[in-house]
Amino acid sequence: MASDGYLPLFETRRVKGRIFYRVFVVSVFVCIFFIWVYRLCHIPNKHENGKLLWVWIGLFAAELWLGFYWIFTQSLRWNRVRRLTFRDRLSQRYEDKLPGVDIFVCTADPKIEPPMMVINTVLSVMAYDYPTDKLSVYLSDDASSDLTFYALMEASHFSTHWIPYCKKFNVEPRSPAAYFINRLYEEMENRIQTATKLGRITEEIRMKHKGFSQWDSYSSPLDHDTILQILIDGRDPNAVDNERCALPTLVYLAREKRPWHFQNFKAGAMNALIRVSSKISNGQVILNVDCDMYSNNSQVVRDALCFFIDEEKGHEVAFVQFPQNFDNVTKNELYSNSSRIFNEVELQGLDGYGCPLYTGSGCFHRREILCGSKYNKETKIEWKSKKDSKGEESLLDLEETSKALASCTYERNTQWGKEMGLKYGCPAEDVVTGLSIQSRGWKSVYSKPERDAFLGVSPTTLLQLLVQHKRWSEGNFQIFISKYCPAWHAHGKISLGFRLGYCCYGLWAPSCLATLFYSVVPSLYLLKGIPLFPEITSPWIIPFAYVIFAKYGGSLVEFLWCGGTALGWWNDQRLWLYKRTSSYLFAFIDTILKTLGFSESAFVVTAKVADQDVLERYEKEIMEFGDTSSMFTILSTLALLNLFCLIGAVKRVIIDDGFVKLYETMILQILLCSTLVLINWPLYQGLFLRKDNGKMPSSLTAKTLVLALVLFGIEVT
Ligand SMILES: O=c1ccn([C@@H]2O[C@H](COP(=O)(O)OP(=O)(O)O[C@H]3O[C@H](CO)[C@@H](O)[C@H](O)[C@H]3O)[C@@H](O)[C@H]2O)c(=O)[nH]1
Ligand SMILES: [Mn+2]
Repeated sequence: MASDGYLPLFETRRVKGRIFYRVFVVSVFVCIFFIWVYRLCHIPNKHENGKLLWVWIGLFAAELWLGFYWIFTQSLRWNRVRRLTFRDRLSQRYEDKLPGVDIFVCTADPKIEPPMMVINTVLSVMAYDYPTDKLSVYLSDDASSDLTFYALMEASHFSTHWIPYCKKFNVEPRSPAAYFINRLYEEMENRIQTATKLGRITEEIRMKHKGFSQWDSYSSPLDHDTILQILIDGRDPNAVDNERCALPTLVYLAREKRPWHFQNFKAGAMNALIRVSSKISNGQVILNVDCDMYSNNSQVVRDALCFFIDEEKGHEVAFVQFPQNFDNVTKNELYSNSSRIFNEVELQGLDGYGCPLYTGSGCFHRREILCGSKYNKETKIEWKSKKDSKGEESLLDLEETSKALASCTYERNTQWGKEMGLKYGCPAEDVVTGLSIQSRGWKSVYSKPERDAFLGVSPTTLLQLLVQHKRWSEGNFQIFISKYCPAWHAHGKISLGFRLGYCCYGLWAPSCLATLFYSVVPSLYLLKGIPLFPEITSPWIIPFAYVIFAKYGGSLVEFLWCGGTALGWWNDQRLWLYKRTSSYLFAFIDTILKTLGFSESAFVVTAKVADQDVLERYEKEIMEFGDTSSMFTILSTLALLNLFCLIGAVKRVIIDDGFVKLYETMILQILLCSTLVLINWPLYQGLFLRKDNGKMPSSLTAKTLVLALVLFGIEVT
């Protein structure tokens, strides 16, 4: 409580156990330092073995890199905080002055983002516990699909039953599919599914809504006029639910698309939404959710407002990010796809510096700031509970004037995509936009309520996950080498801890090099019988042993602490390796090509549906391959190379050296190589042992066998 008796709307608490943790960190760092010293003190003689000298230099570089990386990861843990909100105080003081909130839902492809899923998300946010006359929901459809439009039209009718029902019985979650299935819902689902299966809208449905006529002049998803339809007009006194309460405004938007116009993916869609909504409802607060991320907690809008409206600190908060949770993660997180550590630890660490990242879905923004305003201590925010009613236009006029705001040419010679709205040109449009807001002096907040705020669909195949991480690591590396990188940008405005912490994400892509080196070279030298690490009797083994033990022990404890399973942790380690040796490698190469002007980065939308047999394997936690992607070629070749090295080493033990000698001189290489083989077990199964459709295609197996044998042959001879 502040001294003048003022009760804040939120509170910030430090996470406990920091002293113990900091001592631990320092002890590990001392040992990392000794590892570097070991490398420098044992440089091999150039004249005896020139190649070994290069290997030594490579190892030193990799260990320097990994050591620094470790420091970056720790700065994300150094200063963690938790936030607590007081919604009751918010209602007591501000219930009749609450600002308008505009919610943007984005979709891009009705095949991999089915209309049924999209409208469940829409319905869940329409039913937030918030005055409905201040709530407006916008669906941006980058596929401009009349099927999605039809589903939204059905949803607008269904909402007249659903919203009062939710409020009366205090339903949670408010996605009808996730909550329960009732007759009305089933009927609506049947109608939508029938249309979706048919793949087009029948004449009978077409007659039901004039909005469909906008598809008359339509030629393809990439070439059409703006399609905009206000399905529920919040200003209309007749727009009420079946209990005669006002309904939230509901708008469908497919921005104009032309083959000659680059559409800027989700950032482009968001900016069109910002403009269109400013005309229609102009809520001071904007929430964006992806079409799969339904609201799982109806109080979240109020939580976010506690941060924005707080009289003491609210004026500096630009955005409030909620965690992205998923309702399709299996018990042991086969693809490490729950973002557990990011949500439970790292974002809290960033929050400690006042700078959690903007990570897209589940983030509330103040409109003004998203549109480019600079921070100024003096300015007080004026929260407006009503839109300034500048002359009430008729619905038709309003639709027409709003349409113009979503045209391709609107942004020409403007600051949109640069100083205004979401930034263009980066596959991580969210992160770069957030960083630029922070560099203008604003703060952000990470809010993680007890009950998960949003639940979405995370990738259900290995390839999808690797492609998603390629996009993220590429985006973050582009940011790292741009002027938005916090490591060198905005001096004086952001803290050192955040600068270091951000490097963790910014340097994902180039960290492929150190990992590749470490997962190949020591194994090959094991095969050759040349030690690269201290012997077991040497005191230099101690720092290595301590770092390995502390790093992996520490991360296991952290993972279990955050509610994961031991097997989940093991899977997480595997994915750590796979991402670094495939996604990050490709992201690294593509970023360099892009910088040199050879390629453009794209946005590959993650599929939210999968075939039945793929899903069955996913639920049984069997890894899905079934594709000839070059990402898999690299992973398999690395796995086979390590297997050959281990077999070679075993042969050497049996035929000549004997176990004791090898064990004494090369314990760490044995450990590293056998761990790599162990962790790659699902790959060997996929390559040689499995028969189902999810195994590696035989052509890929053959190709990687040849590749691995050639590489192996070159080294042996
Ligand atoms: O041209 C496009 C491409 C995508 N999207 C939408 O963008 C959202 C995110 O796409 P998805 O394939 O689900 O990507 P994810 O990797 O799951 O998304 C994370 O990462 C993105 C940035 O890489 C952020 O934009 C997201 O908010 C964040 O949840 C989805 O709703 C899409 O419909 C569009 O609207 N237009
Ligand atoms: Mn997604």
